[in-house]
Amino acid sequence: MIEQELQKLIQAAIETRKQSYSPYSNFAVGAAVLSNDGYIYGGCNIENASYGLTNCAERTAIFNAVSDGKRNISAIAVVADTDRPCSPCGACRQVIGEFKIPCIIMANLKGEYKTVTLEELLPFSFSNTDL
Ligand SMILES: O=c1ccn([C@H]2C[C@H](O)[C@@H](CO)O2)c(=O)[nH]1
Ligand SMILES: [Zn+2]
Repeated sequence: MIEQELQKLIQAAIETRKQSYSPYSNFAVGAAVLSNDGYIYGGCNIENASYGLTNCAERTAIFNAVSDGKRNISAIAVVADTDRPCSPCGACRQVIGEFKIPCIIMANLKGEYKTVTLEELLPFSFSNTDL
């Protein structure tokens, strides 16, 4: 992925982070996915008084893309105000795996980022090919 494209995706995640609904944790997260035909879909974390119903930013972004008919996703970026680049939780990793998103960009507001492959993010994954 070229640097310019990667920075654009991180910027989209930073923008969508502003929509975060996180009154319980006060931890705002933004994500953005790039579809193979060049569209960007954002997502933020959306919390609930029943804490377990919270939807992470990564899953919101992926579900936004899939709801618009875009299942073929080339990359996902996730951003939070963290010391090290923000890393997707286990539930989100499984959803990232479902759609075989090959490139995962973890970033923070300091401008630091780290890119990993799906294989690095979710080794020994449970896959629908095992069903
Ligand atoms: O990668 C992450 C990690 C956490 N969260 C959300 C879930 C919850 O709303 C808050 C604190 O865990 O951050 C995300 O959206 N993505
Ligand atoms: Zn998550």
